[in-house]
Amino acid sequence: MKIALLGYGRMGKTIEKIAMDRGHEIVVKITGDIEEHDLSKADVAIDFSIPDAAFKNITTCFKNNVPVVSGTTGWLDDFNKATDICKEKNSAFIYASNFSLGVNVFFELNRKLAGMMQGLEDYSVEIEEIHHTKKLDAPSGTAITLAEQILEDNSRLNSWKLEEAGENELPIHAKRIEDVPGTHTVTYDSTIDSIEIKHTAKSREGFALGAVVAAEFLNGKTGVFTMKDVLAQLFEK
Ligand SMILES: NC(=O)C1=CN([C@@H]2O[C@H](COP(=O)(O)OP(=O)(O)OC[C@H]3O[C@@H](n4cnc5c(N)ncnc54)[C@H](O)[C@@H]3O)[C@@H](O)[C@H]2O)C=CC1
Ligand SMILES: O=C(O)C1=N[C@H](C(=O)O)C[C@H](O)C1
Repeated sequence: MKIALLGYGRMGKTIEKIAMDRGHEIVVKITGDIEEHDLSKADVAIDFSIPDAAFKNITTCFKNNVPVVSGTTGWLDDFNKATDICKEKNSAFIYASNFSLGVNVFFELNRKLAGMMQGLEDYSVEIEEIHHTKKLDAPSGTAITLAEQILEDNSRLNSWKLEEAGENELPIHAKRIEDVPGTHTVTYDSTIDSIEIKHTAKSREGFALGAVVAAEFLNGKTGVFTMKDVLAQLFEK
């Protein structure tokens, strides 16, 4: 496939390497205004840019008939507007707060655990995320997804509000340490014991591989998809 990279920083460069290893070609690299670039040669765009640019980057691609894989975090207030434009233009889109296949297994574990903890009133739950000091957004997109899953699946917590102080909060602790690629921990704690699930990324390669696999999945499709759709197709094989 011919790929446009929207953002050519830590992730863009890692994606370039993995995409080329899998036989793809990078035809455009964008680090500024997307309107100054010719997207006509691209079969798909992979967006790992910055929160302020993501919506314009993604929707410009849809308007140019280029499907988009987006991993940029911190822009989701405009997510529904983006999916509306995708549908209107008959294009294809997949967004994930985390493209790592391991994290997507971790998401399933988190859902399952949240369901099992339902009704166990003695436990409080909290999330910790640790990332490198260059990260622009906090809490991480992955931590927000984990919290949303817990709130969705656990009626005891349904009245709890994300990031809101008070007795019923679901705290997300965001830590920034040197070069950490991304570590997420969900902890349920009581006076008797604690239960913890944790995912530790050892590099950015897992995120990049998942994004390239998602781009391969989008080829020839129209519609709005998630990593669940990608994994379902992978496991079918
Ligand atoms: N969903 C996932 O699996 C993952 C998501 N991320 C997210 O990806 C994003 C990028 O992360 P990094 O590569 O670490 O950041 P980075 O800061 O290394 O790279 C961002 C790039 O965007 C470029 N940029 C600035 N303005 C732009 C514009 N208007 N259009 C296109 N590009 C522009 C910058 O020049 C830079 O090359 C962040 O939002 C991060 O949270 C990061 C890792 C995994
Ligand atoms: O900015 C990063 O680096 C990462 N961002 C994503 C997030 O916000 O969850 C995913 C990953 O943890 C790395």
